Amino acid sequence: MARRGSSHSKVTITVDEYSSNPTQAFTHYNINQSRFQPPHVHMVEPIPYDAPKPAGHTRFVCVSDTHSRTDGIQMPYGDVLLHTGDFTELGLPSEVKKFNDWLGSLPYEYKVVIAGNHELTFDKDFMADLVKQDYYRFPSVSKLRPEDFDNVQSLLTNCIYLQDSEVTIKGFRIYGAPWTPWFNGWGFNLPRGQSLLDKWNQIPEDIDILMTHGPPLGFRDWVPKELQRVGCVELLNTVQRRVRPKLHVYGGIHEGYGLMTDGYTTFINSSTCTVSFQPTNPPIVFDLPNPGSS
Ligand SMILES: Nc1nc2c(ncn2[C@@H]2O[C@H](COP(=O)(O)O)[C@@H](O)[C@H]2O)c(=O)[nH]1
Ligand SMILES: [Mn+2]
Ligand SMILES: [Mn+2]
Repeated sequence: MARRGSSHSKVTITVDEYSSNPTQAFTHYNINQSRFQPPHVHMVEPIPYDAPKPAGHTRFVCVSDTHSRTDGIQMPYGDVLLHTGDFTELGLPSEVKKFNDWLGSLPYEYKVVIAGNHELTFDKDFMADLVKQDYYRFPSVSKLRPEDFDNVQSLLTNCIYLQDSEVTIKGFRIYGAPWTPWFNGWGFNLPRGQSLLDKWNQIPEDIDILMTHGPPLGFRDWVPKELQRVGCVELLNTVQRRVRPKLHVYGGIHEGYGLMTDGYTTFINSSTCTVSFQPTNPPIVFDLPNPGSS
């Protein structure tokens, strides 16, 4: 699961023996390692919007899974907006333009965005396969000409778009990745295990804020209608044993909206839409001390 190399202290994550069954993984690690138990692991109350920002801090505003339903979302004060994917329903260029216009109307100094499984046109491999496979599944996407979506990322002029890449903002190293465990064959879906681990292995150490579309195992990843945990086991091991960011932000599982901590990393599932795709979960704000300030 995690090995420390001999010459340097770099930790290597390997595929977990419970990788393919996150519900079983959760039960096993909870019983045998108390891995998801208090006092370290617990829920966190969100900061009220009117709480003053402490001196020497940056305020992050987290949203996710807005699914082209941004009208009416009340956006709080903050410095940096983080959107962790599913900003559209299908990744149609018209939806991306509308989302970009919304971003342009917001006052934050920086806006950082990743894609989710609904941003089909952002996933080049998915689009290449679409014509060969299930033409009628996404008719409006299949109708697009390559020139309509080849540069779809360039429509996001009002934010920094991350895809297996990082940016440093106000001294914070922020890394973003769109991948989620395979579920119904959407964009950026990969099998659990080595395929996803290969993506997580691209995340550098010393990242302060990790943005993914989906949750890690055990932290706001419960799907009540199926009585299942669906978070990625390799993502959890990568976050807790190798990267150790101060903040891990995601969405993906709309029912998991809320905050938790493991005593070191704060985990925020900021899904704006509920499971019935109503955009009623408020944006979550989080303050972090600026790097280098004491
Ligand atoms: N059992 C699983 N359910 C999942 C998974 N990923 C998503 N979901 C469910 O769908 C909704 C909406 O997700 P979206 O990507 O279509 O916006 C989510 O809230 C879950 O209820 C999964 O991997 N396994
Ligand atoms: Mn979603
Ligand atoms: Mn999603």
